[in-house]
Amino acid sequence: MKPSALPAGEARFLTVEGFDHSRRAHVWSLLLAFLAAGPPGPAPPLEVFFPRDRPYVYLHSPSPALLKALGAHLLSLPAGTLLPNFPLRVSPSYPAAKVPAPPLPGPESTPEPVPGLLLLPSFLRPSAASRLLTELLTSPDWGPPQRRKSGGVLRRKVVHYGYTFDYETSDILRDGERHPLPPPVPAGGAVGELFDRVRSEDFGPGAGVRGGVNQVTVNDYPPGTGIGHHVDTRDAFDGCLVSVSLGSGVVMEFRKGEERKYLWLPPGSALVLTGPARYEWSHGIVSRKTDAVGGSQVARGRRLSVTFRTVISPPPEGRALPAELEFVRDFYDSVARQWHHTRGVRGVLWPSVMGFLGGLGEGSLVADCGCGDGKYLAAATHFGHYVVGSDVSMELLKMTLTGAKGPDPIQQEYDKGPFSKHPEVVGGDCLRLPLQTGRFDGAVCIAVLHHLSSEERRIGVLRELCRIVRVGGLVYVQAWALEQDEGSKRVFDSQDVMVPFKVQRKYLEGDGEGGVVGGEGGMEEEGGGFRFDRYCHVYREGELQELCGRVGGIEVQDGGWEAGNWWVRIKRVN
Ligand SMILES: O=C(O)CCC(=O)C(=O)O
Ligand SMILES: [Fe+2]
Repeated sequence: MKPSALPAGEARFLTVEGFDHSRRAHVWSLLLAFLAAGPPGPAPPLEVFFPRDRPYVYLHSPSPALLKALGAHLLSLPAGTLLPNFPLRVSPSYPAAKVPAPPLPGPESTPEPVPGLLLLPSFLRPSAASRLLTELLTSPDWGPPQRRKSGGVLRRKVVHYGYTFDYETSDILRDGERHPLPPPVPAGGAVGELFDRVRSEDFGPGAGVRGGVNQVTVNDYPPGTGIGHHVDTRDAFDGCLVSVSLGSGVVMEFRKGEERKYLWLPPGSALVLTGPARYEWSHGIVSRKTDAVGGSQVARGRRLSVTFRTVISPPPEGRALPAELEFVRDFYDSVARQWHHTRGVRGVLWPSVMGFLGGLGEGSLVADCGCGDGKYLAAATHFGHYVVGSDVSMELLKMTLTGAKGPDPIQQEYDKGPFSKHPEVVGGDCLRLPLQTGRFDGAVCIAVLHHLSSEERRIGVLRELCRIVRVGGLVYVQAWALEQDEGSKRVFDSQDVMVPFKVQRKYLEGDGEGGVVGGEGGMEEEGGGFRFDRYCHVYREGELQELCGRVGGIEVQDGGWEAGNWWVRIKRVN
């Protein structure tokens, strides 16, 4: 993952990662030593900017030569120069390149079309297109300008029907109580007729009949404006998008890695994106005054597009069942302090988890979903990874901030460093992880899946874990086994069980900081302390593999039994 050399080009900024903010002084001394070793005479200016509490630094200089030499020098330093096991990573930022004029496309499609893209050039007759355009331009539904994620407002105007798409969060607003519902998709009129037609038209293999379409977005682009490159939000919309062009035509650009394709969308055309064109290629419209079409430059006029999409309904299992709320969430919130004392502080790390983490390439981005008190955060950083923990119990997450102070040498090393004071942790439910799709190299989910109270929810968690890793990324899942060995203090006589946990009074009341936190789910006073019950579904042999078989797009690579738990290693294959 670590580049051995900077890519060619004149960088304006370098971002350097691979240390933590307690080592700023060391970073300064590295930079000063580098400047002192340079040629005699005044060195070109170098600006150094440490964002607050972040483990990276931005370096800026008007001299590209200085940045290039500095970048090469930093890259040549051995791993561990600033932080044990950590290589320094250097990423250059280049000045925005001038947008090259797109090659002249044919009017209908590129010579090598994007797979999964279908263009129907004369989807609407000119008379139908102009009736639709007039209806939209005079519609009372245009709302105020939309705010975008990066700040500011969109230059194009937008109307949504059916569901509102929120450009700040790149998601659909589903909650009619907090957000005013958008107008329903019009029945009748030119928009309604088009909606009915899109819902009944067969768009061919991969797209089929779009009967489930339930959301319409109308974009009004002033001449010369475009839309930034994007893939329509995967978690909000299904696998087929249909966009009808009105008014002016435009060249749309498609990108996949370094590849570029350009497509002229004539007025009255319908563009259908499925499969790779929908998911693997991004699409966008460059802001420019003219487009190259059929050998000449055509001035861009005002263009409207009407996009039809299907909002994926939130999974029915998205809401926690009462048993899980009381006997899992409240349980962990209530017992967090003693849990930490008997788990994180003891610092017992399972060999199969360590094997998984050690097998990921150094510098991997790893998610620990259901990280609890953060027992494995130290292990992940020990292997040179970047790790983000998430858990539904905020009380357990708070324990990650106190440091585990366990006897495990890896944990102790970690506790000395400032990462333990600033772990990257986030509150979140493992059925809707607040983590980006396809972003992680690996994910672990340890002792979580046995707390989900229905098969749909268990499969939902597996899907979420596979969603956040990239194609080729690996997921490790471990959960309690029905089959316990002879010496185990647990004997399960059924798969759905309540497992008691004893909490001493001092952890609940003790020093004034304690107190019962969160709920008091399932608490009973017992023998000078309290007994809390937690709900568990313990897995029989092969059950994890069966659930994985229903996820799709993944491959179970390995699995086994370890100390009363079943585990599987999964690879995301598409
Ligand atoms: O204007 C278009 O044809 C495409 C609009 C689009 O990509 C979108 O709204 O996601
Ligand atoms: Fe789009």
